[in-house]
Amino acid sequence: MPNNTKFLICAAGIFVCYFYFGILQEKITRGQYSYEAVDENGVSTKVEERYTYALALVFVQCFVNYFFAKGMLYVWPHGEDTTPKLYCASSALTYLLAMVCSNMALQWVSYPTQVVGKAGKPIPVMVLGVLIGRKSYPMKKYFFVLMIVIGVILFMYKEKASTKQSDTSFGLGELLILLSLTMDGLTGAVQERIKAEAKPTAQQMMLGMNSFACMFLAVALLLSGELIKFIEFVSRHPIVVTHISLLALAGALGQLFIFLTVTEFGPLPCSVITTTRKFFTVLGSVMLFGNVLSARQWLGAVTVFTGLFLDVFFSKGPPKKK
Ligand SMILES: Nc1ncnc2c1ncn2[C@@H]1O[C@H](COP(=O)(O)OP(=O)(O)O)[C@@H](O)[C@H]1O
Repeated sequence: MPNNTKFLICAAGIFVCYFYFGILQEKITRGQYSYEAVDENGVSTKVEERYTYALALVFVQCFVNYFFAKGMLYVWPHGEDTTPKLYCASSALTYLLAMVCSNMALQWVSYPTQVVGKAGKPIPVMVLGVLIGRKSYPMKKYFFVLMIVIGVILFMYKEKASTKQSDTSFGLGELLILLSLTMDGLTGAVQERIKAEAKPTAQQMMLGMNSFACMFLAVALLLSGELIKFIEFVSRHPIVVTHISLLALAGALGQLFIFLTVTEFGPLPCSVITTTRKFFTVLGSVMLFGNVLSARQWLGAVTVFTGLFLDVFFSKGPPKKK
């Protein structure tokens, strides 16, 4: 299959799966769940609560991802995976910390704020890919990627109508987003090395990373006591099981496309796809609902398209001699 076709299929797969994934993620983590609590005197009161179990949510995702990859390798066996275990373990740790931090951030910041923050992902992936992942890029590539990121953020950033003190200050939520971005960068860097040194297939990389991630998370769930609280929450609100199962399924299929992109094209193109996906989702909804773009959003959209165009056509450096 030609490379361009492969790239477009991967991008389309990521777009579709994570579109659905995003809707469910917002529903689970930002929704209010209410139930009737009965005290010792038999008086019942309505209690509202939020879902706050980031470790458990990520564990379910990694668990389903693991079995998804395992199933595919069972049906279509691949050759031996020679990825050093240390690489698998370290990328699994940073990958799950990235997810846990960005899910935890949602307890303090709104979903759009988190999405805008995480739109910066290609930058740490690129910088740490060079510093740790032994990649190198022509100078103009940095510029094009920066253009895309700035454009996406310009486009999606929303000024608040009423700015409360807590909304403008830099708090725990923002810190968690920064931490998550750093972890994303480290994950990409280790994946660069894995790609260069062991060349596993997408399914093998998916299996390797998720198996370690499951082990780490199982320990964390038990030690933190979150497992019990999560089970109690789920028994109060069984609807969460449906949402989490659908989220995990959409995530697993989406992750297959992610790993196909990472193993075939690298973590940086992958993060550019996932970031522009967020932009296209918002652009799509603006067009669908006939909303008017502000001047800043126009500027953002033009910047994204220019950055993407330049990146696609001009970022190849001079061909490297082996
Ligand atoms: N390089 C990668 N390696 C493994 N999984 C990844 C990678 N990039 C993204 N993912 C998976 O795809 C999910 C969605 O990624 P993305 O769309 O960038 O959103 P987020 O802002 O939550 O990171 C992540 O939570 C992670 O599970």
